Amino acid sequence: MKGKLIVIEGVDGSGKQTQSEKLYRTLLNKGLKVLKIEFPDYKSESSSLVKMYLRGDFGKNPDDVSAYVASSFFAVDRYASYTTKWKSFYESGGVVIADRYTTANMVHQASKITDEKERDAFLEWLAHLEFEMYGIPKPDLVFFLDVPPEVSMEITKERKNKITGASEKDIHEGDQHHLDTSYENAHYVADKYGWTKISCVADGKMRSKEDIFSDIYLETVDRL
Ligand SMILES: Nc1ncnc2c1ncn2[C@@H]1O[C@H](COP(=O)(O)OP(=O)(O)O)[C@@H](O)[C@H]1O
Ligand SMILES: Cc1cn([C@H]2C[C@H](O)[C@@H](COP(=O)(O)OP(=O)(O)O)O2)c(=O)[nH]c1=O
Repeated sequence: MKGKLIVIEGVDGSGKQTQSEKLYRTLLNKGLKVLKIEFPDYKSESSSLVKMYLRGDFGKNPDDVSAYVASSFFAVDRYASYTTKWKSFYESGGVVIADRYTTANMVHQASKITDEKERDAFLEWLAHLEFEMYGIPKPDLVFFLDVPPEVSMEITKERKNKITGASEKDIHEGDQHHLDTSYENAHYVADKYGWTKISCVADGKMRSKEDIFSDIYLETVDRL
């Protein structure tokens, strides 16, 4: 019996970790068989190439590495996580909550491609790579946490680098052009693939964590 896969997606600092943890705790308290996963899987060796990419070993600008090449690093990391950590849980009917997924490649890598036809071709290639070739499951429900870059940047300003623990930013976070185009492209893919958009900002300010979560929870209950 196939399980359910719920993905929380959004640009850097949009509240994915906060909201995926809340959803996990709430469903656990309701007695559901639930597991939380996150990507990149920084604690696993499978994220080695992702770490090299994000710290700039292949080029200091996100555009130095093509959407195709960079996506393949993240896809391998997901394959390793799926196969070794949650395949059997999912296949026995569990509910899996993912903080980022293939959807992050759709947001952050597709944003490197400006021509719409070429971007669509990339998105098709990506779906084939991750869902067919690597055989990881397709999400049942994707939430896009809509936080414009000017607000998310305020949130991430003081944040430590997740890989090194130091204050330098990864090559995505440190690149204003990448942050802007990723946000714009996130709306494009969210509309194209029917993701559920959650407006996290009202009157220029973040809504409260609880307020945002109530939208996510209502939609989840409706769709589970
Ligand atoms: N609705 C909110 N209002 C204010 N601060 C928030 C909100 N949601 C998350 N945060 C804070 O913003 C920071 C980034 O949140 P996080 O959940 O780690 O985002 P992400 O996983 O998308 O990078 C954290 O310090 C978190 O506590
Ligand atoms: C999981 C994943 C992340 N990314 C990008 C998104 C982020 O800019 C960067 C690092 O991810 P992450 O550490 O989740 O960033 P944050 O916590 O700041 O939201 O990698 C991809 O391009 N593809 C992927 O499949």
